Amino acid sequence: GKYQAKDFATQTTLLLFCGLFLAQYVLLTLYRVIVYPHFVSPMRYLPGPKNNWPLVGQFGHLIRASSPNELQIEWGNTWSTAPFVRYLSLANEETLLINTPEAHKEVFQTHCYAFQKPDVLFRFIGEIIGRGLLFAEGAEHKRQRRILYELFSMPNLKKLMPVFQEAAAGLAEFMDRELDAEGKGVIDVMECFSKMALDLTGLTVVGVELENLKTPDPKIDFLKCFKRIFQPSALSALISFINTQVPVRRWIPLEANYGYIRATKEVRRLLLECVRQRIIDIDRANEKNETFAAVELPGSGRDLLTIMVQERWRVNKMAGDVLNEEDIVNQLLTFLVAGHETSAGNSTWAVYCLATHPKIQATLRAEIMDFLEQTKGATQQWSEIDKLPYLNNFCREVLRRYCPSLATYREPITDMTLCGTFIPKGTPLLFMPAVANLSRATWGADAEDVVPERWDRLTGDAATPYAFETFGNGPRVCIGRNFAMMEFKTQVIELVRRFRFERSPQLEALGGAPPAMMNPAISLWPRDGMPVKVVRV
Ligand code: HEM
Repeated sequence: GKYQAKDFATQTTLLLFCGLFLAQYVLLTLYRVIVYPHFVSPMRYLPGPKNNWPLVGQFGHLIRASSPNELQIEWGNTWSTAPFVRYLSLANEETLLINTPEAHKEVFQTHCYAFQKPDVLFRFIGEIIGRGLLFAEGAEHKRQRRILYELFSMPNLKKLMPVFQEAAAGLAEFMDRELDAEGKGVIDVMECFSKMALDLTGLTVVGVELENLKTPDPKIDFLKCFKRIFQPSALSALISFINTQVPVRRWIPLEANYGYIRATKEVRRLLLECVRQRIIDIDRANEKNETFAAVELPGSGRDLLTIMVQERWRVNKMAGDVLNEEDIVNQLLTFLVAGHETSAGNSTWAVYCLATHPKIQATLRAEIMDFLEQTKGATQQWSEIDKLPYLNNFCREVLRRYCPSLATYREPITDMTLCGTFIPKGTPLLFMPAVANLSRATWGADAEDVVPERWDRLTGDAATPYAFETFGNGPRVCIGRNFAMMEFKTQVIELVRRFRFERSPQLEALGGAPPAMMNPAISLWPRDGMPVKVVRV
């Protein structure tokens, strides 16, 4: 009887404890989700949309919008003088949209290192690509940036020019094969460019065709694994999303999840093998003082990996700071991921702009044909291509109007006041390049039109670096921007030289309105592909 009474007391205490714990959790959650954002938060008076859904704020509107940045662009224009626009997200989390050029300057330039990327982002792709440049923070970021600065210098990038040109020719060839006997056809250029992008990026980043990165097991190859990760099944995508909110990846016993984990391991392992072999080859060449051609490097040594390993060797000899093999794999994965989606997006939107703006296409073709006539027989140098004024205007205008990268986040590591706005530590700040790029206050009433000539007469805010945010700004500005511009311009030259682009019946039916966009999405993609009429010239 004595023991029973004791048991009963223990059980009651336990139940009471659990009950109180639960009650406290519920109360705290209610406070955080309902009371704090509406009645307590110092940010509650900031301008922003108020038509919230219960508990999920703007989330419902955002995923039902016709494009993944439509509402944010609208908010930016509605509250055009507000440095930050406040909105409520899932669980009513207060989020600030970085809005004016001045706010972009404060966050990305002046106070760059007072911000970090939220864990949510890391759990989304950082788990796969590791803490390379994209996910390094603070002193580690400065260190990596210092080491990689040289890699993306103009002299190094110029070594890649022949590869960009071969890749652009390959792309045009691929498109050409889709045309009928008369050299015409309606082609989904989005599909065409997406198919090629990873292969082409692989050539410039690793120097090998990624489809050749295979294992002894014929079922496993790099491309299959990479696609499994970046073009996931619906279930796999759902798990990735849940994992950003609650880190459950390791605990989900589903094949979709195991397959994903296996694929990420394989991708890293194959790249690591590739890095080790390249180090052996280059060390051998360097010790014997041989050229790379003599040791037969894949891609004749014209790729970022070779340059990075060469740099590592050189720095190593000087007993300086070096990237180890694991670091190099992280960087390669970062470059592959950052490079291939954006690159396919760029050419898709460029062709769309050309097909829907015949005058722009004619002006651009005239400039390009004239240039090719002048340089006939010789290889075209980057220094000359980069000087073509209309090509430069056109490419920047496409990147402004249809910026392929959609969004990323920052969180302040301490409480701070920016542009007169108090921002508590840990508040998520949303960075959407399109909000700056398409701001009517900055670019004028025709901000959403494609007008390459506007780049010849920039005034006011449009003349500041913070008007064009496609590549970000400040110490974390895209390190691949010159690489991307080289690749983009080379592709535009090749495509315009070989084809004329016209509206397909599907584009005709839109009557000039931009196509519906994929939403939700990680990059800016048309929802129903991009069918364009292509004619060989
Ligand atoms: C048009 C194509 C591209 C666009 C629009 C683009 C856009 C961006 C943006 C907006 C950022 C800043 C992100 C932030 O501040 O959080 C960024 C960073 C970065 N990009 Fe790109 N990118 C492009 C191509 C590339 C390419 C081709 C590479 C590599 C070969 C690359 C590598 C990187 C890396 C490593 C970072 C991180 C830099 C850092 O945090 O220090 N990007 N990119």
